[in-house]
Amino acid sequence: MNETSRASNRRPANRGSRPGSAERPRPPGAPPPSLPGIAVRRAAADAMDAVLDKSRPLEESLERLTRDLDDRDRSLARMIAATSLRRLGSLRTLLRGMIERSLPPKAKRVETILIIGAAQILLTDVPDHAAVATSVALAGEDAATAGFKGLINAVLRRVTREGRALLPEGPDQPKWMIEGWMQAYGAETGNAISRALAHEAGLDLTAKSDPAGWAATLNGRLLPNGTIRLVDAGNITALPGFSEGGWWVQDAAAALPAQLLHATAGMEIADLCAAPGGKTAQLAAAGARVTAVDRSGTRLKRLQQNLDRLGLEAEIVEADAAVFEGGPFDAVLIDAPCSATGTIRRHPDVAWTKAREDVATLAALQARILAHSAQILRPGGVLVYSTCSLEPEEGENQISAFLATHPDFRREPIQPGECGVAAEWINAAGELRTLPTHLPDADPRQAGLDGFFAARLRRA
Ligand SMILES: C[S@@+](CC[C@H](N)C(=O)[O-])C[C@H]1O[C@@H](n2cnc3c(N)ncnc32)[C@H](O)[C@@H]1O
Repeated sequence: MNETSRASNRRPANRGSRPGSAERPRPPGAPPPSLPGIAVRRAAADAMDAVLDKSRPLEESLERLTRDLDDRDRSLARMIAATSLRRLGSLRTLLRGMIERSLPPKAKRVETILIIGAAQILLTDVPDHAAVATSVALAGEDAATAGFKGLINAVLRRVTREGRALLPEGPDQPKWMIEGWMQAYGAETGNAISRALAHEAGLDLTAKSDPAGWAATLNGRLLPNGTIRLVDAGNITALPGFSEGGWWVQDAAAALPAQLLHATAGMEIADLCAAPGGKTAQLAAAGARVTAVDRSGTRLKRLQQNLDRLGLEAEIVEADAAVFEGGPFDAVLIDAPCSATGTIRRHPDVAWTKAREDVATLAALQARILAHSAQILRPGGVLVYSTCSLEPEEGENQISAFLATHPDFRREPIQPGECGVAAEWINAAGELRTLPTHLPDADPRQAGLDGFFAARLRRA
C-alpha cells in the first residue's frame, strides 16, 4: 500500500533542462551549480550507494536525499535509481566490457556514476547528451572522482553509440537468488522469473467497492480477482478516487491472501503483520471486525492514515505477533515479514539488500509467528499464511513443517477460479504460488504478478 513511491522510466512531464531547477539552496558565496539536473543525479547516485554499500532500502534513502527537490525532480531521481537497480547486472556487464582496465577499488563512485549514466541513456527517455553531461559534471563535483571525468565522458559516449546493441538481457539479480529459483521451479522458469523481474510492473489498485466502475473511471484493466491495473498512471495522488478513498495501491497477487479468507460482516479477524494495511483495508471493507497487529509503531501510523483516507476502521495493536494475546478469532491472516524477493519488479533494491542468510533468519521468525497464531484461532476457524517471497523456505516448507507439528490443522485447498485464481497459480498441495511470469502479456507493463505464496488452513 505504497501510495507515492512509483518510478516509471519515463521522465516526469515537462522535465526539461530548466535553469536552476530544484538545486539545493546554496550558502551565500558558494559557486552556482555548473548544470541544472545535477542535484537529481547526485540524489540518485547517493541512493544507489546506500543500497549497494549499506543495504539500506531505496525508498528510505530517497525520501531523505530528495527532501529539497520539487516533485518532478524527486520522481526523476527515483526513476533513475530504480531503473539502474532493476537492470544492475546487465549494466555492469556492459560497462565492464567497455572499460579496458578495471577501476581501482577507491573509484567505486565512478562505477555508480557510469551505471546511472548508462541507465538514463539506454533505459529512459532522458536525452543522451543530458545523461552524459550531468554524469561528467557529477564526477567533477568530488575530488575522488574528478580525475575520471574523461573516462566517464568517453565510456558514456560509447554507450550512446553501441550500448543499445550490446546491453545483455540479464542476469539482473544475484547468482544465489537465480540459482534458488531454478532449483525451486526448474531451470527454464527460474530464468524466466529473473527476466520478468527486470521489467517495471504496472500500477495495481484494490477498490473499496465497485472495481468495474473504478476500472472504467480510471481507464484501467480489470483483472480476474477484481484488481484494477493501470499503465503510465502518473501522479497517484492526483488520480480520481484517491482523495475520496475509493481505492488503494496493492499488487493483484497481494490482494489474494485476504480474498481467500472470504471475510463477511461481523467476522472477528486478526491481521498479524498488518502495516501499512492493504489487507486490513480489504477485510474491513468486507465488514469484518479487524484487529491489526504490527510490531512497528511507525508503520502502524501509516496504516491508520491509510484507513482514515479510505473511511475504514480497525482496532490497531502495536505488538510482536509471535506473542500477541487476543481472540479467539474466527480467522487469522499472517502476512509475514519475509525476504520480499517476489516484489523485485516494484522494489528493485530488494535484489541487492537481501543476503542468502536473511532467508533462514526470516523463516525462523515466520515459524514462531505461525506457531503462535494457532493459539489465538478458535476451533473451526481459518488461517491464511502468506509471504511475498519466491523462496520455498518462506512458503511451502513453512506450511509443511507447521502441519507436521499441528495435527489439528489441515489445508483447505484453493480451487481454480476461486477469487479469480488461475489453475497454474495453485500448486499440487492446493496452495497459492504466484510468479512474476504469470498473467503474460505482450506489453510487459501489463504482464506479471508479484511472487506470492499463500496457504489456507482450517483448525479442527
Ligand atoms: C509484508 S509486511 C505486511 C504488509 C501488510 N500486511 C499489508 O498488506 O499492507 C510485514 C510487516 O510485518 C511487520 N513485522 C515484522 N516482524 C513482526 C513481528 N514480530 N510482529 C508483528 N509484526 C511484525 C513489519 O513491521 C511489516 O509491517
